[in-house]
Amino acid sequence: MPTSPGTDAHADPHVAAPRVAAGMAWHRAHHLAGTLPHPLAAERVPLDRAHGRTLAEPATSAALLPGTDTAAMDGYAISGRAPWRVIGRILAGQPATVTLTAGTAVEIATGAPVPAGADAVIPVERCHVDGDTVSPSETGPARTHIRYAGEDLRPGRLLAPAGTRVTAALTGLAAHAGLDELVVRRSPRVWLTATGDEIIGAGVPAAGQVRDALTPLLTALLTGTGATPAGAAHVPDRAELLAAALAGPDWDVMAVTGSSSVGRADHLHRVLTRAGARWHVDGVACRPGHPQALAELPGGRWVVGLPGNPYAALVGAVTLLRPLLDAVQGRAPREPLRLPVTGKVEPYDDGTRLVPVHVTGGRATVVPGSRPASLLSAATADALAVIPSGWAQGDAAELLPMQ
Ligand SMILES: Nc1nc2c(c(=O)[nH]1)N[C@H]1C(S)=C(S)[C@@H](COP(=O)(O)OP(=O)(O)OC[C@H]3O[C@@H](n4cnc5c(N)ncnc54)[C@H](O)[C@@H]3O)O[C@H]1N2
Ligand code: MOO
Repeated sequence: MPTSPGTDAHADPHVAAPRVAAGMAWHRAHHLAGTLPHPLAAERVPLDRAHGRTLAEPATSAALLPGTDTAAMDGYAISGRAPWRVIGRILAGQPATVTLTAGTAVEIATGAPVPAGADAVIPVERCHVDGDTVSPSETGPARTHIRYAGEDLRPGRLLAPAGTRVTAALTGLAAHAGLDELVVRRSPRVWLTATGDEIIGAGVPAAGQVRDALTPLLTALLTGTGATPAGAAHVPDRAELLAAALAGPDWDVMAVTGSSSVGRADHLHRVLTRAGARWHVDGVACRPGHPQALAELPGGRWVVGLPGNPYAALVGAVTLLRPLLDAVQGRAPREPLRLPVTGKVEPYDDGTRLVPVHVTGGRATVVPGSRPASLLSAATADALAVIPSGWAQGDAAELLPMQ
């Protein structure tokens, strides 16, 4: 539950310390972000724009597949007992105009329609051909090598249920099944606001400057969920500038970095509270990434507050932002992978620690040296392991994949 919803606790940031000391249990915060938001509206899009989006309605086949009995091998469609007299040839795309009677065959290509009267297709490498007569050169398994009409799909057959992310394979299947469009959730437009007087957007920072690591990190992470970057801004540490950014149009979700703690320059809480935000998460009992927040503005827009320390921000992004973006796209929370974890970890007695891990051979190994302000260890990690307070060496832990 919110710990500081619109109270005076944020009037002076330096009296807000209790919020920082406690914090919601990591699993609860993660669960809320993935289940509270309503999905965005549905829209019908052409197949070439559907990849990565999420089905708002079940996708069902429009086609019978195959549309007719079809040869599964290059060879001869035969009728009755051998030998067979070859009376024609059918290639893919041509109609099967002949009817086979016992003792006859047609040369046939994979994908061509099998003529009426055919019992089987014999692969060419199992045939002996002598002039216009064909006979089996060897006995193979008793298979007809015919794909029967409708054996793959029939009109109305479910291809994938609502809530499915459209993969490359589903895009291909939808096309194969005769669909030109899919009904998907609108892609959330995500605005990124990086706060901090010290932040610069390009080049090598001078003394006192810090290169913005988080706008590129979050852009990559959000596009990976199917969300759309709506824009990004560097906002100096002034409450009115942050308020103006929040008032901007054309976004569904905003991630604000570097304004989440209790310093004099950390304005996010006061600005959001003044804007009438409802706090769902306000501090999470995890290390790093404790000062993260999830708030809902009137009208249903969502704001995720992330710490400025880059690894802590990554932790917050996979804890709150990624599940939120899944949820607004109508996807159920991801099923966590659990694997045994080994390596140097100092469990956090009062909550959860998140550590970068490499995953190989069914085990996760801690990437050493992770620190809240550095992405160096996380950069090559496959996942973040969610380490509970009572964790012991080799215990299984949930893994949050980096992809
Ligand atoms: N008195 C307390 N101070 C702090 C606490 C606390 O509980 N009590 N928590 C600490 C923790 S934990 C974190 S994390 C940080 C979070 O602070 P903010 O989210 O307000 O972020 P800043 O103070 O602005 O910046 C922290 C750090 O990160 C650098 N930064 C900021 N933005 C970026 C960016 N886009 N790319 C790269 N680096 C960035 C910034 O320069 C600072 O070095 O608060 C602690 N303090
Ligand atoms: O979120 Mo902070 O130190 O835990 O980086």
